Amino acid sequence: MPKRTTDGGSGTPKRNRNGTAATPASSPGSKRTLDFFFTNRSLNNSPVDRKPYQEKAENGNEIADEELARKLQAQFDAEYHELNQNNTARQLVQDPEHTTIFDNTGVSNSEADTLKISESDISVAETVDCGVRPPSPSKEVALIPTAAIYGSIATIDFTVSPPKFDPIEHLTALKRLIPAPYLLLTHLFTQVDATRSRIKIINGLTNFIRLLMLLDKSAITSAVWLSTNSIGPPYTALELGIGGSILSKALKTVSGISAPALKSLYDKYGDIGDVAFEAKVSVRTLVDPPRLSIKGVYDTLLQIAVAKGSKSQELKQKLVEKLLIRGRGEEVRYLTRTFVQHLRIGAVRTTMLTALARAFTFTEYGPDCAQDKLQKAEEIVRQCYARHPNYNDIIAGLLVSGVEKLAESCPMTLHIPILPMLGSITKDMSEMLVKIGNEHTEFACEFKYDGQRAQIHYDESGKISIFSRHLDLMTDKYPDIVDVLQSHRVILDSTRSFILEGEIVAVNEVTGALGSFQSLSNRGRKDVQIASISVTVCLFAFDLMYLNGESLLDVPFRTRRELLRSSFAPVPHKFAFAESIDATPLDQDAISTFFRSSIESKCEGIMVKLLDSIAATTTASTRRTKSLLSTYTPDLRRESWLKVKKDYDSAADSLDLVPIGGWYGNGRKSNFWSPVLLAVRDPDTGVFQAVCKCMTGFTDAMYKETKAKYDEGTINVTRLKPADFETPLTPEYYWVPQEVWEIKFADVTLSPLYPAAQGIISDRGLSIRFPRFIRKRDDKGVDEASSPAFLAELYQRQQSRGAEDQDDLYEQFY
Ligand SMILES: Nc1ncnc2c1ncn2[C@@H]1O[C@H](COP(=O)(O)OP(=O)(O)OP(=O)(O)O)[C@@H](O)[C@H]1O
Repeated sequence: MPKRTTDGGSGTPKRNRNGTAATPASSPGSKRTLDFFFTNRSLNNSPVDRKPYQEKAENGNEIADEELARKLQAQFDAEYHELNQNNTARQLVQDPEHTTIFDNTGVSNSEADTLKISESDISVAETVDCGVRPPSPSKEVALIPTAAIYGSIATIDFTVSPPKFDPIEHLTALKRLIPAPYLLLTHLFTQVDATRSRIKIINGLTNFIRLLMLLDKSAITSAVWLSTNSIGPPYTALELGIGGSILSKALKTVSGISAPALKSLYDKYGDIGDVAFEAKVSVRTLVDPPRLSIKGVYDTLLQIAVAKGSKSQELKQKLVEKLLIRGRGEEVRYLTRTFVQHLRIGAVRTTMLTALARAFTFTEYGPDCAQDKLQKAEEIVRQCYARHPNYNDIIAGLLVSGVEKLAESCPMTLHIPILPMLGSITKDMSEMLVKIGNEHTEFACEFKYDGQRAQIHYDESGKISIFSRHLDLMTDKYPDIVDVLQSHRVILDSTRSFILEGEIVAVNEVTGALGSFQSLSNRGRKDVQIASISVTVCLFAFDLMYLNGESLLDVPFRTRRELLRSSFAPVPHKFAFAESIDATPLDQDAISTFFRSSIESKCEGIMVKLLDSIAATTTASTRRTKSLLSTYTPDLRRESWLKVKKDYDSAADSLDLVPIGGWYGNGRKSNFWSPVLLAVRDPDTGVFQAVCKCMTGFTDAMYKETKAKYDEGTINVTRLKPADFETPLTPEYYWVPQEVWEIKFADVTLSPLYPAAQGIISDRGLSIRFPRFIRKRDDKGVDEASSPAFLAELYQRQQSRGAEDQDDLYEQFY
């Protein structure tokens, strides 16, 4: 690659009359480069002692400059490399975005000397192919990443098994690339994108993190957020808010493409990332813009997310343009998919947590470490996430203490929601009695309220945070709950801090009669003012996970409930403990009566909760031996929490499905989407598997809302099937997955057509008959949609119910 020089500020290559790069008669360049090298801010905190090098440099004369520079640099590099292998040095090498060091053979470059290099300077500098060592007789002593170093990224195979991946070897090739370049991450994305193998995806992420741990630890968190298609934990409510209009304007500006050409590219490719790639690929710039770094991209996304106010749309567009201008090739594709939050590279939460656990374990114990060590590490990291779902803190904890002490370095923390414990379904009362243990097992039956689950945090300063089941912060939605808690009528004096869980339910303020879920959903969502509240609510507390500085997660439910009852005082129609009775399987009459009273009170049924852990018990009917824990297990669906719903005796449970496509309706519905293609989501791969078409249960308002959201020409729809969709049917448009719908149905059937849960029950997939839309599940994200395994479980449960029940079912529906 030809060398280019710059005049130090303008970015214009300086050339002599022959058109070749100018070389000055004298050679102060190397000397200045050395001075610069040794006064570089990024070296100030270096663990490598610069003094000996500096002294030698100062003793050098003009003539020996170049050789001296080379020698010193080589020594310095060797020392740096050794340190880097020990994970200690990471700021020594120049940052191509801020502190690129280059010298232009004596051309005045005062900006460079003060480290304030303009973007245009860097652009030119980065295209200088001066290599790690400058070729003689040039005076350039450049510490610039070369094209060759960037080129070496393409040779890395991240998806090989960890013992076959040597991060040191790659580090050697990449040593000048700090901060870690975005190209490295997009190279990983292309590799994991190209496979459906979960093992390869995990290997890819694991090896990538291993490499970053040596190359640039500060980029790990950014890389993890970018890979998981998010920019922060759900409770921070950080959203990019890059709509179709911002994106298409930015693409037009950056690529010069016309609106019709953009549309025809979209029609051709169907994926906005592919469109952007194609639009940008032919763009040639006189001067290559500076390369993107992983952290730089993430930080810019944060700026986009926090942009507020009247000018925010313009600012967002500018920032999007900035990234797109600097992106090259595959970077543009993945940047754009990131803008629309549809990266779909299979780096789902469980995969990412596994990769983090493995990367840190391999780095500590070597890539051949024992399998049980890995499994234990995975368990620790998963548990940590369930108690503290924030990658920033988890990665900081891992870096500080390693995996084994992660629970201490990243503990459960007030005002950071824990993932909710989940209940297992039962088909009816008798199945519940079998599942819960033997005839002596004591359990609590509680009303299963039909409202919104809430996790409430309270600290010693009196601060209150209320989180939804989906971990969204919704304190603003319930100022009346905050008010009743802060009035000190509910929280007893001895209660200084807590995390409690309960269901917020609409109630009649005067009688206390429970209202429906529908009436609760009529409340405002944000910044609700107490004076304007028309739907009054009561909080029915049912669990306590933290009290006065102590976690209660490992405490049995009986004790947690005692502590709950002794730490708070009920206030009529505002704060109550969940209605409950204690029972054993011998109290069937009492349980049935309680169940009926729950239905009469407009509840969905009952929750049955084990009071004390059972070491190992043999259930009477199945003769199965099992142990059951009555501790609070975040994010786990355990049989110590059982749901018995009123519908179970008559019809199947509902599914939480993701709408992934739509066809144009007929007649009255011709302007709307009907039917809609629905899918379950595989939590291990992030793939959406089609399960049925649904055209029943929608209100006119819902038709309108759906049409507006998934309108043609928006980035929410695409003609081409996204890679993470499995569907044999081709809807008019595929929809970008972004919401969850609760769907009722008559029964689950084996399907020769649909791929959902294929391979779990048989080599055929499963579908549902007579699907009916019930409601949108705003409290669930797509990653909490029903899984293929859950669908298969429903099928099996239904099979065991017997054929005669099926006839009843159809009658109920028709
Ligand atoms: N007493 C109670 N104990 C626990 N949960 C309760 C109680 N009363 C109401 N609930 C609600 O019941 C929900 C669990 O049942 P359900 O299957 O209806 O909800 P889901 O959100 O679809 O399922 P899941 O939460 O299990 O994924 C809880 O998330 C909670 O909101």
